[in-house]
Amino acid sequence: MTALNKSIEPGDSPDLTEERASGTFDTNAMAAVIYGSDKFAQRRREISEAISKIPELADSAPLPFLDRFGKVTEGSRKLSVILENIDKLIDPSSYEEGLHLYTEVMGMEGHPLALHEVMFIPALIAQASDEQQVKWLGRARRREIIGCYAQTEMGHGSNLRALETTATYSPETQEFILHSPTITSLKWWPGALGKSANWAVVVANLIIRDKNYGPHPFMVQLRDEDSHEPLPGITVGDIGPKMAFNGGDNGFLGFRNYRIPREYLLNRHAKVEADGRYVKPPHAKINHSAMIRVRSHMATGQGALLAHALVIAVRYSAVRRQGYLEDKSREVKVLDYQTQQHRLFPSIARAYAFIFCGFETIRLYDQLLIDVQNGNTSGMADLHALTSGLKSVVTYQTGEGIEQARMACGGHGYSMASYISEIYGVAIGGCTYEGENMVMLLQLGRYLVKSIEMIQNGKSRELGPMVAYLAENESEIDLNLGPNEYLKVFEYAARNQTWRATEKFQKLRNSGMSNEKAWNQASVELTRASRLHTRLYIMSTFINHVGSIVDQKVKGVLIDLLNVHVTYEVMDIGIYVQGLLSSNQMDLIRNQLYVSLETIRPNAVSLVDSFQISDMQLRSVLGRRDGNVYENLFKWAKSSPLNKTDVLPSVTQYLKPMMEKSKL
Ligand SMILES: CCCCCCCCCCCCCCCCCCC/C=C/C(=O)SCCNC(=O)CCNC(=O)[C@H](O)C(C)(C)COP(=O)(O)OP(=O)(O)OC[C@H]1O[C@@H](n2cnc3c(N)ncnc32)[C@H](O)[C@@H]1OP(=O)(O)O
Ligand SMILES: Cc1cc2nc3c(=O)[nH]c(=O)nc-3n(C[C@H](O)[C@H](O)[C@H](O)COP(=O)(O)OP(=O)(O)OC[C@H]3O[C@@H](n4cnc5c(N)ncnc54)[C@H](O)[C@@H]3O)c2cc1C
Repeated sequence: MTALNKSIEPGDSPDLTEERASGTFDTNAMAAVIYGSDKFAQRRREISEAISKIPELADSAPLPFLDRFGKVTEGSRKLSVILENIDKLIDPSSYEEGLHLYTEVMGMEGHPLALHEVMFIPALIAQASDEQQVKWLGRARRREIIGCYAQTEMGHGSNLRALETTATYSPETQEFILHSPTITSLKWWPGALGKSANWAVVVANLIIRDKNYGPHPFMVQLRDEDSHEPLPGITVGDIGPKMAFNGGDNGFLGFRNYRIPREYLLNRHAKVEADGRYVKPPHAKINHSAMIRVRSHMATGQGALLAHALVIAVRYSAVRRQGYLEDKSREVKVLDYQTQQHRLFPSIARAYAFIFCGFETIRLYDQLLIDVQNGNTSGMADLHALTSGLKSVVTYQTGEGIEQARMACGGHGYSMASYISEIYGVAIGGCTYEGENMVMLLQLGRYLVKSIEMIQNGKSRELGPMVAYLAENESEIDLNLGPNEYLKVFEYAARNQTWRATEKFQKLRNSGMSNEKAWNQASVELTRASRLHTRLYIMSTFINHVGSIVDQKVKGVLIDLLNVHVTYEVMDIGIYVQGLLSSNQMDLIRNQLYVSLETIRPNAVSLVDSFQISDMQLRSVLGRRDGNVYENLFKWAKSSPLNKTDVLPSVTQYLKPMMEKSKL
């Protein structure tokens, strides 16, 4: 059995051994559910095992002790070792295996190929014509070139229509002339742009004979492929340190009348003919597809980040002893406190829920990609609305959950030895990238308002399945509550809030206010509706997924976890269900939540073990699989560069003279 299994190994902390012994299910079977199949869960374990046999793949020092330069260099060093050994480690054609390899070895602090894999290649797949794919996709996949996705500008991110970078077509030379007219038009933020990428998918306004056709994607060479020097007409560099992702080189980019051939407009959907005639795409927003793809993957990605923090906090809470319950002869594991359980267990449920929900959105995206390639764009608006809400809710709740996990680790949670602050920094980046959360909630808000307008216009039958509940009416709930009754409570809350917000908007508009002003004045209420609608979707996919599980022991514990989820979520939205549930009913639900926390307690460590995140990947002293926290915390502190000498130069140079002077 591998070190990742539920198995108990000599030298493990007895506290964690006791926890693993109390688990009621096989963590390998649960991992198969989490990772979609037993085969892939097994492959992950094999890949981790193979990685552990190549010492050069290990971090050369704990990452928190490296400065920015050291982190960027370390990322490139490990990448070169990965690529030397790639055939021994993974099936290079498998995206999932690649993702696991990268996550384990490179960590989450960013590296030169992250955006190449996550956005550059997918943008080429979705937006380059067959001919263009022959030219560039193979080169990108073989990593002969490194790419990034350059859309955001210093002055413009959320509002794509205001981008300033232009790509003006010159029929005489059959070229596009890329230009950055102002400081605010500098591309700003793209990952890997600063120092690593030599090519980019650049989003710029297409101008033909003074007419602006809006943002379009262009394939642009930034650096010489031999010298890696920026090409003439290109200004490029790193934007400096960030809250996290400091192993990555997010960059800036400016163009001075930089020419590219006409064939470099990514033209699977929109084209410019030699004489300057514009051929429209089948859907106005088809150029947004790279963003939709990342948003579709964010629920699983964020679920995984939340899982990292919970593995650390739950394992640590099982070895950390502080204070007493009934037995005064030995301090109690902090995991036995109800407050600790209330802080952590609902987040475990959310991590599982996000991962399961993510499976569904990835499936919907993959289907949409096929449909669009076949000329059917009818599903785009639905998926745009769904993923806009989902990325916003999961990133926010993941951030909340990770921060609670940090606090649950007390003082040691604040140390970088826990690694939780790094996970937090990475996760909350997601609240901003791929569309700032409020902006995206309002995108879903538009969709919900339109759905209500359809009901008002007698077109309820035309509503899609995800919004059909808006036309229903629920006024009573049976309090023999099972998950499906909780779903009805959530439907009530989302429906009520969506109607209220829409009616507020309509009332303001009907009072003579402009559409924009009325929208703005209703926008907080609209974002509330979007969140409730999205949380309803997450809950319903969680319930459906658990319903489909075959292994009865695994299913049993997931039903317990689902009970934590539904009771916690309903308590959390209490204010929206006051018209439906009496205070007695709310008390009943609250008590059910406390009971489900106790029910899940014996399985808490096994539930986080099931994520099968290796020690290498976790990079946390507090979250070690063996639970031997204290001796390793001391070792970690001793490895601090500050402890290389007993007397620091800063002491000799400044503090000693100060103390000497004070003695006189
Ligand atoms: C060996 C193998 C190895 C493989 C392994 C690989 C492993 C690699 C591992 C690495 C892991 C590391 C992970 C690192 C992750 C970090 C990634 C971060 C990357 C970040 C990238 C970015 O942030 S890119 C930039 C993103 N920017 C945005 O998101 C901008 C947000 N704004 C918008 O999207 C838009 O402006 C808008 C949606 C807010 C509005 O649209 P628009 O500007 O067009 O406005 P309009 O008013 O004109 O249109 C509104 C109208 O259009 C509808 N609409 C909008 N978008 C869509 C759409 N996509 N589909 C359908 N419809 C759309 C909208 O609803 C409106 O409709 P109405 O009918 O009018 O209501
Ligand atoms: C870690 C990270 C990685 C990134 N990677 C990339 C990348 O690879 N490529 C790339 O192109 N970009 C990238 N970005 C940029 C990112 O996509 C943008 O920062 C993001 O889209 C938000 O845009 P903004 O910065 O302009 O925020 P702003 O729009 O300026 O947001 C500021 C505030 O204004 C509010 N606001 C804005 N518009 C509205 C509105 N219409 N209604 C109500 N409120 C509004 C927002 O809610 C927010 O509170 C990255 C960003 C980060 C943090």
